[in-house]
Amino acid sequence: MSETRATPNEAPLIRVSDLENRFGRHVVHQGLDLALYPGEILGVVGGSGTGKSVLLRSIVGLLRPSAGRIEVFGEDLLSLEPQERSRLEQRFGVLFQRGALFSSLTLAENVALPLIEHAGLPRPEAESLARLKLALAGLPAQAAAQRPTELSGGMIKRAALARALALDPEVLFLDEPTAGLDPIGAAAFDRLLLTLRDALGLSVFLVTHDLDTLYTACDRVAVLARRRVLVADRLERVAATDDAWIRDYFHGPRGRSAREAAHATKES
Ligand SMILES: Nc1ncnc2c1ncn2[C@@H]1O[C@H](COP(=O)(O)OP(=O)(O)OP(=O)(O)O)[C@@H](O)[C@H]1O
Repeated sequence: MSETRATPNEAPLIRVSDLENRFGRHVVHQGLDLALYPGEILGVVGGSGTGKSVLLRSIVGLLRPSAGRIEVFGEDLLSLEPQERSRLEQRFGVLFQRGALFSSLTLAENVALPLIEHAGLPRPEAESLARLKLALAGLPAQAAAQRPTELSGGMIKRAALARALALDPEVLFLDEPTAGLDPIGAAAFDRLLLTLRDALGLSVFLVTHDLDTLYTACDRVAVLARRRVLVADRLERVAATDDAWIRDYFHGPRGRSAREAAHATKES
């Protein structure tokens, strides 16, 4: 296994071992190992179709892997009864690629839904808690009464994040959260993630193509290639790995400019 632990004294919150995912004859993952440690933001990158979303869906329980083991908070996820699984899965917050808010509901109603359905809160309490979550995600108070169609892409992402945070998750899963945002909106979202990690002690599993996000927000980066995690480590070590995809990705023009921008921000 090429994965290297960045925080060697802590037990991982999630450990994926020898994972296999196949669709018919198409093998997406084979012998895949990966861990997520408490309080870290782990960026998951890889070429298109390498199975980043499939990996996320396997961990959050939306897809049953063909083989392997997924330990979550010390429990073997795949051998649990459905009720036990759902108890564990409620400790996750998930933000999918396309946001998935209900367009007929206001933002407060959207965020209140999981609080009513899963936590059993009465509607008024759920909606006032939802307003707090929307504020936590950086939205102004008036956004609570608006519907998704009235909002910019950046505000919708924040609302979807607020919904993912509704049940006070310990681990947040984000599938390309900055896709479709302009660079300023994307940078603001990255800063928000860092704030949430620090303020709430969240651990974050973040699928991304965004090099700026890797440089500014991620504590470690995992690269998916050839059906497994090729390397998972601090960014500078990952970028130094001798592999053609990694070289092209991190040392091409976009990789260079992301690195320079991150250094300039740190120095200013
Ligand atoms: N339900 C499914 N049935 C069949 N094939 C699937 C299914 N879900 C995913 N796949 C296949 O698994 C492979 C990995 O898909 P996945 O969406 O995880 O890739 P990805 O790395 O997230 O890609 P991208 O960066 O383009 O979003 C793809 O070839 C995809 O077609």
